[in-house]
Amino acid sequence: MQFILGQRWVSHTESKLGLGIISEVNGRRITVSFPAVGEERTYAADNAPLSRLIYNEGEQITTLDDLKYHVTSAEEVDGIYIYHCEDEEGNGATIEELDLSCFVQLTAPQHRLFSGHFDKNKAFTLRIETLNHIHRLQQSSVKGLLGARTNHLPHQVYIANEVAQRFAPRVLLADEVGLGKTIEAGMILHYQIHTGRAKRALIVVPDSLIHQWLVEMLRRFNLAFSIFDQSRYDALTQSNNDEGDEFAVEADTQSNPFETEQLVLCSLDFLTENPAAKTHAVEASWDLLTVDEAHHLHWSETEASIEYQCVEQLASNSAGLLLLTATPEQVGIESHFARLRLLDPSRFYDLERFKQEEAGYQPLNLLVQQLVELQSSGAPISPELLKQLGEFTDVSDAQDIEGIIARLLDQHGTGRVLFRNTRAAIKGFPQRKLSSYPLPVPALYQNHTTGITGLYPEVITEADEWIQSDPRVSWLEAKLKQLKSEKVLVICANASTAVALEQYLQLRAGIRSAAFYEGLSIIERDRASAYFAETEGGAQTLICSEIGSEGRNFQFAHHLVLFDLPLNPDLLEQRIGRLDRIGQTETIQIHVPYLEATSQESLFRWYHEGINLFEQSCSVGYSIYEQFELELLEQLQVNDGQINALIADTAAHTEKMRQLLHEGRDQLLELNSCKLPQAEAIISTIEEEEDSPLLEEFMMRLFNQFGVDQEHHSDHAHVIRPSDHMFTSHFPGLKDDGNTITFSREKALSREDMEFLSWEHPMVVESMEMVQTAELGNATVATISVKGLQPGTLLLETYYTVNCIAPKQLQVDRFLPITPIRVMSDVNGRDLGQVLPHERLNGMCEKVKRNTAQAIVKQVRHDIEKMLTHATTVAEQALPDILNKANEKMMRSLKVEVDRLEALQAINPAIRDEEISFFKQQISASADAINRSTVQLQAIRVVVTN
Ligand SMILES: Nc1ncnc2c1ncn2[C@@H]1O[C@H](COP(=O)(O)OP(=O)(O)OP(=O)(O)O)[C@@H](O)[C@H]1O
Repeated sequence: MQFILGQRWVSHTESKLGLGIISEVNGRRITVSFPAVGEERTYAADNAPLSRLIYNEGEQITTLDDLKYHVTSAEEVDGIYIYHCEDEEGNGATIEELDLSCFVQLTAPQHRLFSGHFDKNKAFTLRIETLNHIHRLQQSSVKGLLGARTNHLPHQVYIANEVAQRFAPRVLLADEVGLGKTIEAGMILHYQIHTGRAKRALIVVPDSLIHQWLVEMLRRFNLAFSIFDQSRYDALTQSNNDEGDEFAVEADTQSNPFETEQLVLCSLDFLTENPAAKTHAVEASWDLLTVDEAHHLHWSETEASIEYQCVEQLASNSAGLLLLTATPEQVGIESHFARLRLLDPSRFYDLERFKQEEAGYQPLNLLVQQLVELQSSGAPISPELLKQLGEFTDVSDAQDIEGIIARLLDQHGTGRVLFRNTRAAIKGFPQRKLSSYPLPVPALYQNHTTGITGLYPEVITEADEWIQSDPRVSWLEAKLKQLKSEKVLVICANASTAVALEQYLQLRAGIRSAAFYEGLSIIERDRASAYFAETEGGAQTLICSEIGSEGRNFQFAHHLVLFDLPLNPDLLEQRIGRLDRIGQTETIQIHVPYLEATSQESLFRWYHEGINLFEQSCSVGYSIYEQFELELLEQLQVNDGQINALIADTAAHTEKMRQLLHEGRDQLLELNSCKLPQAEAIISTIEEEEDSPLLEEFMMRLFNQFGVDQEHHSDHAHVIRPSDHMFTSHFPGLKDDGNTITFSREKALSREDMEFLSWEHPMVVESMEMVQTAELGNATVATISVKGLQPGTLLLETYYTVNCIAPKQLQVDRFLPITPIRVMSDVNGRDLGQVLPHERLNGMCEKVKRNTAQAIVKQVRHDIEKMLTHATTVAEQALPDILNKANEKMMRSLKVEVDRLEALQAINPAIRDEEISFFKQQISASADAINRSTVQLQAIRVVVTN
């Protein structure tokens, strides 16, 4: 293929892009702009899924100004076509291909039919089957939720379904540690990208989690993110500079490395340490920004951390935002409020007001509970309750209890933006068992037994010395030897402690170990944790500094040693969460060695007896800590054994807080974070779709049709390979050396090497698009024998789809699916749709030799043209009804957003009018696009009786 600027090409894989223009040819890469949808694509020149659009004599073309002409002749000048044309009045015109409309009809079955390019009947039926599947899937209630290589867990599926359907969702995913926030974010990303709601996504995570995120997104959701780090950024900026020396400076400022990829993964440190990269990342603007471990974003009324400021800038230039943290209040209510403000500045605009609201959740919860009960009993709301509710929200429709609950949660709780599931609500998690080991203080530490120093005395001591005399070291060595066949995760607060410990265990005690700390590069850290994960010959223990306490998956281990304790309950929860997470199969053994009669013992007792934090997770650990911080620090400092009173106070306060939370905020959150019956209904629909044999059968037919070789592997699993009789040079996702695929999620969960093919796997999606967009099966001829019909009777079966070309961000297909319209008639325009349904006709059709078929078509061309005109009229008659329904659906969906913002604006003047008018514009732009839709002929089958 030779690409020249200004040529017009059509995408095989993305039919909705319209007619593209080659806008850049750069060595082995070409860029095509698609003005109809305002998008651009860059392809490798030798493998671009594109077809050149060239018109022949007699064909109709449409110009940019929507003028129509017939081509009288065409010539190619320097690789660009020039069409000599006439309009209906016979006026001549010369039109360059650059002036062609971007909204052209791209497939022309009738052209192929009349020029003798037929397909076999099988290809025709495959085409119709494909159209029907696309239509069915566009309307599926579980669209976007299929195809994740995960177990179906109700709390995750519920959140994904709830959040992903929103336009540009902005939420805080705050499930307790290890309940699968990464998976929830992946499900939301998959949904948004699959449905076209998002195209550009940026994920920002701590350095140590880059690899884990990369793997989870690819392995579970087929989302291939590109890692951006300093070296990649430098290479991209450098290559910009190298492109044409004289423009070097200009190129550097003009082209943005973050715009070279759609799905980008990078670390927060990389952005905060490199202002130029941060500016580029912000300017690149994203449809969906995801920030993991968002508790690092500190903010107070007087000071915002550099991390907060960075995410604030990114968030203000991103349509959607997912913030993830298991410990939303880790650094206090101010930061929690500030993160909510990032999500919805109009809803969270005043800290004081937010604090008051938090305090008032109890009465609100009582009201919501009453409504929930009424909802299940079916009883109406009493006038008295209605009056109370009226003080909180609009209750004009007292029948709509669900609507009232939703409004209460939206307008008064953090419900709409904050999702938090707890172990208590989910159940099925293993137990945590604590073992503590009081040890004598060595002489070396005699002067370091109190305060913070007493917690980490080794830090101020030479490694050689403390390793020798700290009894925790010999205890650890003995414990590891005792647990010889078990994996043991060890966490300590400081990197220097981790390094010294690991060296000792490895070199002196002969224990297979690895260290994981901030001084290692990302690759070294990944290598260390992979070594720990290996079942045979891997490390028995991984010694982590505090960075290992975040985000990582170590649930294959069942023993956790807390070599010291952090001075923050949320950090302690994070540490335990490495093992206490989905996938943990056994009771978690938590081992805590401490030095007797030192601040270590006091802190251990305070956590254990005051908050019971080792054996039970506690969502308000940090606020309890804040409450007792000064007293606790004092006790640690004096360390005179008088901590009992503080422990008793803490325990009483913890109990009260747990109770309050249970009655107030947590219940509201839980109510909002997982509605079990809905989640179960969604899961059962997903599983019905997965259990159906339709996909496997369909894909097998598709592989056959395209010449992809298949070999049975095992139940619902196959090996597919390119063959030397391939129908196209490019079959989506097919590797040169083949792929092992399975249609069973169960199998895919246990077999990493297999690709899990679902209706939403890129191979399936793109090959269906390829069928829809390309010509395959769009024209065929067949014969049938029907009693009562004269031999030689001509019948025509046509399929039309509704063609709506609109910018992708409007996502019009959620309201207006392609809607195949079948018209089956004879020469007299008699409707035979009922008498000869498609499936029945398929069974009756017999092959016709190509020569015979060409002769038939030539002979009856005039009749076919007449029948086609009639069929188009019939299809067009069906259109207004379809468009009306689409408009109604669109109005219903977008109007809810307008109403919600208007209701919020009534109590919150910070909501800007522009926010409301944004949705109003969406309504009018969508209506315009819907009303401009036309019917598009997709396939013709000429049938002759014999
Ligand atoms: N639905 C699922 N099916 C299979 N595995 C899952 C599922 N959900 C989560 N997991 C696994 O459970 C572990 C915890 O999930 P994830 O990392 O998403 O939790 P998290 O809430 O982000 O944790 P943290 O709070 O530590 O950041 C991971 O190993 C993940 O792969």
